[in-house]
Amino acid sequence: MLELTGLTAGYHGGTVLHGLDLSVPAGTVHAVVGHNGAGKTTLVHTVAGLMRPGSGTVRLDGRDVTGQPAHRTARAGIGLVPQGRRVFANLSVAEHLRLSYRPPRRGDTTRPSVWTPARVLELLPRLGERRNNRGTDLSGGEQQMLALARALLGSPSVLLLDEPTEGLAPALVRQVHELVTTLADEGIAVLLVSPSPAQAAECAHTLTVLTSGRVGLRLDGAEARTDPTALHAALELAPTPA
Ligand SMILES: Nc1ncnc2c1ncn2[C@@H]1O[C@H](COP(=O)(O)OP(=O)(O)OP(=O)(O)O)[C@@H](O)[C@H]1O
Repeated sequence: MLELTGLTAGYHGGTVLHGLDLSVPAGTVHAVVGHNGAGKTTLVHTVAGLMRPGSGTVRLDGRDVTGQPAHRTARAGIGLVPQGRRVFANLSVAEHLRLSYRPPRRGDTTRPSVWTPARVLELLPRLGERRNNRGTDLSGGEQQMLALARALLGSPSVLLLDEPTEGLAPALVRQVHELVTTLADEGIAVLLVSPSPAQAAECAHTLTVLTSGRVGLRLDGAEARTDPTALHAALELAPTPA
């Protein structure tokens, strides 16, 4: 369970997140949508420990991890799939997997499941076929799978996915959402940042519309799927033609 309370963050004295409350129970997907500049990446970076919050708390299964640096939050069980994937150009898929593998400490029973490179390749067989290819030789979809694989190899309790479907073809977008659902079914708490409310609603249990760093709207995923009117209104989108 990821719990954010009163989270405030920003840059150079300016505030981007204004006292955000948000929770992601284990085994669920909480999607955060919002326009460019709403603060979605700032939120992810603050939770992952890449930025320090001005105030508020970040709790992982009840443990306070607020303001801890990224290597500590990763060790505590927060996995990050960053926007833009950030795979290493000159490392092969196999090298990425080997270097990213961080089994939980002995006796740590908090993780929903333990991910080894072999298990990750069962979930993402395409990476096995490309195991000797370098980062730059991979397609966008393959790079996205590799970024996800790297995060899974820390056996996370929480996964932060920052626009994982950016630039992917519709069939791959569906595949990413199916993977997200599979991972939540495993017991992982997934925070999914998406620029597309329709895509996010496909797999989210809960949706938050972030509006200038505040909760503009929060609604149930099933509600958003059956009647997206409120979601569209919060994002000031034109209704989709019937
Ligand atoms: N490194 C930075 N230094 C200063 N301001 C920043 C920095 N990164 C982001 N900002 C500003 O913070 C605000 C929120 O940006 P953020 O990247 O969190 O938004 P976002 O919702 O993720 O948008 P996008 O969909 O474009 O990625 C924007 O006004 C942005 O210009």
